[in-house]
Amino acid sequence: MERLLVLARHGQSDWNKKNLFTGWKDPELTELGVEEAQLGGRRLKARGYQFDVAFTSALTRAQHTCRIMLGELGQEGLPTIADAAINERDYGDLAGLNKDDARARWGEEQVFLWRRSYDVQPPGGESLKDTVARVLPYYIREILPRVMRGERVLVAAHGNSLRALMMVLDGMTTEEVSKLELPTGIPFVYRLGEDTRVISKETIDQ
Ligand SMILES: O=C(O)[C@@H](CO)OP(=O)(O)O
Repeated sequence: MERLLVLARHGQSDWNKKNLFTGWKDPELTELGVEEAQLGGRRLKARGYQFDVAFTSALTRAQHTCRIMLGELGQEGLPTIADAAINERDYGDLAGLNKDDARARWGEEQVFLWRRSYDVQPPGGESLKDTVARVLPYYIREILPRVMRGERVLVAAHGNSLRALMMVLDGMTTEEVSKLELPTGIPFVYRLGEDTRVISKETIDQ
């Protein structure tokens, strides 16, 4: 039996383009972001992928990406579950600030720790560790059982909520995950074994 899980970060958002910390704020996709989502969907379609259910976050950019990808796959009406459990990491007080301005104000190293360390929380926000603690139980409770039943699952979510999930799926160390950068709109195809572990991972970038 096939156990298929496809993870995709949303296409470029307006605040990605403007270089602003976004977190739980809710900007739309840019024109480029729409095109990235279309391309991701088309590439999945070209490889013959189809899905039984989709998961997305409570945020517009991920939901829109999900809809666009399903449209390209000819699966517009697919049952889609939207849940804040897979929202972006909450950036707290940094949300809305420019990332270069933040580096000028607090220094390169501090901003790196807020953005890419495992357990340093941005002021008033979530560390990646906190994000793992939010995303992983949802994955285990809602997503994994469907994959294990043979449902083909698409997840359209966010840079850090997916880094949190991939850290666990790929068995990365905190050091390794600090270097993981997820491209926008690119699907990652996972196949799981009977024991729920990852058998293979493929990046669909062409
Ligand atoms: O601003 C954000 O919410 C995220 C993703 O765009 O940024 P970062 O690259 O710092 O994790």
